[in-house]
Amino acid sequence: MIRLEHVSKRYAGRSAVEDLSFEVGEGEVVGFLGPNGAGKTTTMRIITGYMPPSEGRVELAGFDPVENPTEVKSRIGYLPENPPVYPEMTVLAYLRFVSDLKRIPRPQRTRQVEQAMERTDLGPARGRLIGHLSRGYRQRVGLAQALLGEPPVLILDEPTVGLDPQQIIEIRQLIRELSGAHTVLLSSHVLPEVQALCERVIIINRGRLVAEDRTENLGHSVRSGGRLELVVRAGGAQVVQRLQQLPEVERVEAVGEAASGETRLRVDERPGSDARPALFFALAEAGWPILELTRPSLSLEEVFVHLVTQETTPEENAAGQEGVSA
Ligand SMILES: Nc1ncnc2c1ncn2[C@@H]1O[C@H](COP(=O)(O)OP(=O)(O)OP(=O)(O)O)[C@@H](O)[C@H]1O
Repeated sequence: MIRLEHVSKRYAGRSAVEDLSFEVGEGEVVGFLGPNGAGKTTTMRIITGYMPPSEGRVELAGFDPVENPTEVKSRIGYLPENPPVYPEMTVLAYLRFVSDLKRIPRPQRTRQVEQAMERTDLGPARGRLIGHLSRGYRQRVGLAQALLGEPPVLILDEPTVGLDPQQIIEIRQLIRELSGAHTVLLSSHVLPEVQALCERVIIINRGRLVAEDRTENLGHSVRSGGRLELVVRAGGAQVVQRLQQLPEVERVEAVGEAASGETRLRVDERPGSDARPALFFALAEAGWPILELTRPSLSLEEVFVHLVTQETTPEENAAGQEGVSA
């Protein structure tokens, strides 16, 4: 549904997006993640046809936003980071105004405006001035205008930024409800939001793609040497000493007592090796049964920090991390 091929964007010679390629399939809900200034808004503006790329090609439902802006705009509902507000307009007047801009035929206009208000729970606020609405309600208005024209694709730029916790829950619920019928690309630097809403995640940093995977797989894919957690029926000191001698093992740490006489261990493997067979044989030989053996995956937040810190200098990194919220 959305395809980017080697897209780059430069502002006055400075690169904001660099050789970015990815695809979003029909019906997918994809999180677009990156620290502040990574290039998320720029990429979304290029996809929606609000600005052309400096290089590369975008396709949306088979149309190029530069060559066929009208075809593309009619298929996209865009919630910009700062939706334009018309404080002096009522909700209803504003949505009618947007329907005109989107050239929705008159006979469908009333139905579509009513439906957009219903889906975003704006009915009771229809006659209120936008300037008098809370930020959460204004965000609903932004979503409602994105839904007008019944576009198959929704591009949502930081949809919950600046909202209070209750409003965040409501907007997320709304996005969840909308996601069934739409292809959604949602940018965020709020990791739990992406985890809660998106089946796949694309992570960019400094305008470049740094990771792309199903949300639940990202934790497995980034660690070079793996980590294992074990519970062994043995005393901590002896077992640590024995396992530390294995060539596949980089580091062993006793992290607690699971029960009396049982030790919980964290084992870091040497990069590129799988220490599980060696652990099994060494512990069996010593007569220490393994009661549990797991390979915990990293949280999305750990993955994000790992990827972003790998790519940036310490000073840039300190600045970039301000954008990460748990
Ligand atoms: N109109 C512009 N003119 C010049 N530079 C710009 C312009 N818009 C964005 N940039 C720069 O391009 C880079 C990417 O910005 P962009 O807004 O796309 O990032 P972002 O990931 O959306 O960040 P944020 O989460 O802070 O919105 C940044 O370095 C930014 O300063």
